[in-house]
Amino acid sequence: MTPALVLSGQNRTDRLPVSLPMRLVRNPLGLIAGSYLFLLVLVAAIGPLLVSFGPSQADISNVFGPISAEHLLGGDSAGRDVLSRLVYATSLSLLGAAITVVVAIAAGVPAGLIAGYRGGWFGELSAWFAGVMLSLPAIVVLLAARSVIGPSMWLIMAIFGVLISPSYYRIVFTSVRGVREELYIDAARAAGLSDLRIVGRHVLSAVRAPVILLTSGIFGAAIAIQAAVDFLGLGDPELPTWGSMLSEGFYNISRTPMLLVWPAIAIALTCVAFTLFGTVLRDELERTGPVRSYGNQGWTPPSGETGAALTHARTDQPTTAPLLEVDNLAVAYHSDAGWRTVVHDVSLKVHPGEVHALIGESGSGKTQTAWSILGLLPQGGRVVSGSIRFDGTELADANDSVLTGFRGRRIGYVPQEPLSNLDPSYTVGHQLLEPLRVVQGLSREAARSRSLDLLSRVGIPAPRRVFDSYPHEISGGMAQRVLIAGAVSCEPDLIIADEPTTALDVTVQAEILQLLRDLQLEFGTAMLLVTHNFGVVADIANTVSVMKEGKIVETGSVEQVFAEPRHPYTRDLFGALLGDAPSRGPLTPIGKTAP
Ligand SMILES: Nc1ncnc2c1ncn2[C@@H]1O[C@H](COP(=O)(O)OP(=O)(O)OP(=O)(O)O)[C@@H](O)[C@H]1O
Repeated sequence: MTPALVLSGQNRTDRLPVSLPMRLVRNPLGLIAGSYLFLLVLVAAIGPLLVSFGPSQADISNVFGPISAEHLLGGDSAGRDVLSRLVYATSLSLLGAAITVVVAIAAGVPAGLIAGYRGGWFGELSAWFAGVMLSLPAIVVLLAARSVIGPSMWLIMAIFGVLISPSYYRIVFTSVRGVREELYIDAARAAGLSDLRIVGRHVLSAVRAPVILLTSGIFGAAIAIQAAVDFLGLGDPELPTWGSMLSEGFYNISRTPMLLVWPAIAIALTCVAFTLFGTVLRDELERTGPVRSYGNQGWTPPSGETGAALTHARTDQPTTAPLLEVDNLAVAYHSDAGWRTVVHDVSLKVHPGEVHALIGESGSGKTQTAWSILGLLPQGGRVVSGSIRFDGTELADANDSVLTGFRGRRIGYVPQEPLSNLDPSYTVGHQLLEPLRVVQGLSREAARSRSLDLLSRVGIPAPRRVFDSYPHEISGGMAQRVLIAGAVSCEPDLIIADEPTTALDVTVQAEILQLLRDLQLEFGTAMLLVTHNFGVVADIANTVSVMKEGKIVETGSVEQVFAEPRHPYTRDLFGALLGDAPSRGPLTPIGKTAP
């Protein structure tokens, strides 16, 4: 069988992840906006050294002077060179906007981090303060400040920074709140990392993107506010800024309209460039890359154990065509250190109505195999070789819209961690309704009644109460039943269940297995079941494939593999199960004698 991807992958234009500056340059908007801003900063930095006239150097013969070789943009009402003033104004306007941004970040970001991470009295006080600040009309406060402190552009811009800092506070607060409850933050705490380190390492990355986007908008807003203050004649008359040039142009619009055009173009282009660049930068920083990319440049099959899996000759071979057929699948992750292959040479078939179990120790590649079929490999993961055919359609090199046509429609998924797979912000009912309405196009009422039926079908005793509950109000076993209800809601042909009972206690495990078995029989659904538990395999599966270090080493019917395990690794796995040794008896309570 030709591995579809090895052939098609060579012709793909997908590239490996490249550095951030390169990604920005490759993005046309990033390139245009970035080049403009680079030029602007260059003009601001070295422009004043290059122009021939000072910003206030008046020449009576150049009053409203025309464009000439000496004065490339002509002269203004006082005979000053417009180009020179524009260049000096670029430095001052950018510096003024930078002051606003620095002050706003310095005040808003740390406050948002502390309030979001720690909460407590600081959180309440700062939230109140931010609310008050946001309710103040910035321009009115600036005008009042101007009358008290005088025409200092720097102070006005710093005050504007303070006024706008609650925007940073709010956005950082919300982002930090979002990650604060994540398990990896708890794990970092449990590992003894200091709060400062956790914030620096884990939390800052979550606030990076919104802060960048906001900064680009605030830079533009600061330039506009500064221009407005100067335009109203309230700025420092000594300093040439785009706003003061705009004001002068406006007063002389009938005489020399171009005096208005130059600063207006500079302000407009700069605001647009900052916003565009911020958006592109945010997108590139957050870009997870195509979830599923087919590029395999530089990947080579791993050396080491090769050869086909030990396959038991089946006497009960299904006669129907396989629903799912995976051939020579290889999955690898790319990082700066190169490729790391986590699944290789995996071939398996799942027939309609069959339960095929993938078993192996932790890290053997079971989940990666399952996620490849769903097209849900995490960032950096790629199907680098092989083919995945579902009911005749090749999924290995399918684009996301093809995969979306199968996921949640013909292929259901039951994940490992039930509670982490339900969105805490929505009720269980909402999360069940949404796919039924969007995927199956049911009306709200029909979807509601079907959801309640499903909840009852998966053994939830009070479906209405669970329907209206939030995930934190239900137990893990209940949440797993909800997810199973969601997976079967579209009556899929195949369910991929990734260790569906691992996170549950033993009694609930048995109930969930029974439920899966019943549903599988009722709907005739095929199932690819990922597990590391032979008890689960014996309980529910028809076929089992044993995985070791990313490869299937043995495959056959459950009866065959249990009766006659051939691969030493399979025998080791069986050997690791509890044997027939007598039980140790009850534990002795501390300080008491065992009965
Ligand atoms: N995002 C990732 N980046 C790099 N390597 C990864 C990533 N996710 C998983 N791996 C690697 O892929 C290998 C297979 O992982 P996989 O999750 O498939 O194991 P598993 O057999 O399902 O184990 P478990 O039972 O613990 O879930 C592991 O060695 C793991 O380190």
